[in-house]
Amino acid sequence: MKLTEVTMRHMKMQMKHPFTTSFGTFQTKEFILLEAKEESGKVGYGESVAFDSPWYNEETFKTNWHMLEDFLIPMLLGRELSHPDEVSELFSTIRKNNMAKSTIEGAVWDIYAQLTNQSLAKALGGEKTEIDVGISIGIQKSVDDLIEVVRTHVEEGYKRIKVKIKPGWDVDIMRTLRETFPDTAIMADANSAYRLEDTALLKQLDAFNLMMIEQPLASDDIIDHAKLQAQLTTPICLDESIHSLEDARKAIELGSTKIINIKIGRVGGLTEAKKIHDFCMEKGIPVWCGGMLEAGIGRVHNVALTTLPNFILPGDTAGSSRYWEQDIITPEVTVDNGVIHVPQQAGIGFELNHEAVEEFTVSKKTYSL
Ligand SMILES: O=C(O)CCC(=O)c1ccccc1C(=O)O
Ligand SMILES: [Mg+2]
Repeated sequence: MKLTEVTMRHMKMQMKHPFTTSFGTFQTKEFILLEAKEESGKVGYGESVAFDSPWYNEETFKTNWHMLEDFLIPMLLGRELSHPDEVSELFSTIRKNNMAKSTIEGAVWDIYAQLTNQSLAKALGGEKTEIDVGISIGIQKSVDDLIEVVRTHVEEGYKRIKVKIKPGWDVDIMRTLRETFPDTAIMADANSAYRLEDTALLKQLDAFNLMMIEQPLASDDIIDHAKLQAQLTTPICLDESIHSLEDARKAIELGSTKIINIKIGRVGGLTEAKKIHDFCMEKGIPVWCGGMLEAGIGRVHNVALTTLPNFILPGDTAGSSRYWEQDIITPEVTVDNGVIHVPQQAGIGFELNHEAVEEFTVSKKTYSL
């Protein structure tokens, strides 16, 4: 396998509804869509999940563009690869910038699946043919709005409802949700909005039988999370704090997390995501696939990864229409009563919608040998 040409597109898409977290609101999604050509003529795609502002982590689509253009694409163009696992090994000489690395690594996995004539899910070792899906709901203007949005998605069949919390939008709304939806699987995601001093407040959430609380404390912490977990009955799930298998090992060893949210971009690609999955399975730690408000390519990579056996809990892999009027793939990803049926064709099993891609392209650049 040898890449001969790579094209990066700066994409810009409007979300159907604004999405608000404890750190800010998303309305427009700017990202990189990467197309890699292999010497046989096969084409693979990757999507950068970095946002336009460094709120979730330090990367942005522009830092990703720089890393890809000046370092990562030159490292891969013309280089003979026998397996996609070699990509992360090559990139290990470059620190962090995981979302940039993951963008092109995903395209190499796509090409590898096509060349070996198997679905991306199969190539990763996944066997599920359908996956359970949850949905992540942003902070709303009022409690009534929140209840209506949650009701709509419960009725659509989503298998678990995650709601964003922040100081002032936490214990009361979770209590109301639990009272209104007594039998629904509910969890909260704080995106690092609290500190250890908030333990007494966070302990109040134990009364609501939540599946888990995601990333309550600092994005770079695993020590205080262990102290907090020792005082909570609700399991903590780490998101922002986990960038690698090593991070996962340390957090599990310390007792900082009982569940892990795996995001392909945050951990530097599918190879590392799979390693974390395998390690967690060995340790009896369930995982689920997080989301970054992806367009179609990122979304179908998430779906493929979720077919691995230890993705026991429903992920944030809602259908295309939850985010976009028009996605960039065809068919779009659809959720059928809380389930996505995983395509079995070679590669990602979806085509790019070239018309939509052109419509949302701000600029593009091609790099060749
Ligand atoms: O629906 C999705 O793609 C996941 C939405 C979500 O929760 C999220 C969205 C943007 C940034 C961070 C997060 C998160 O999981 O913390
Ligand atoms: Mg999260």
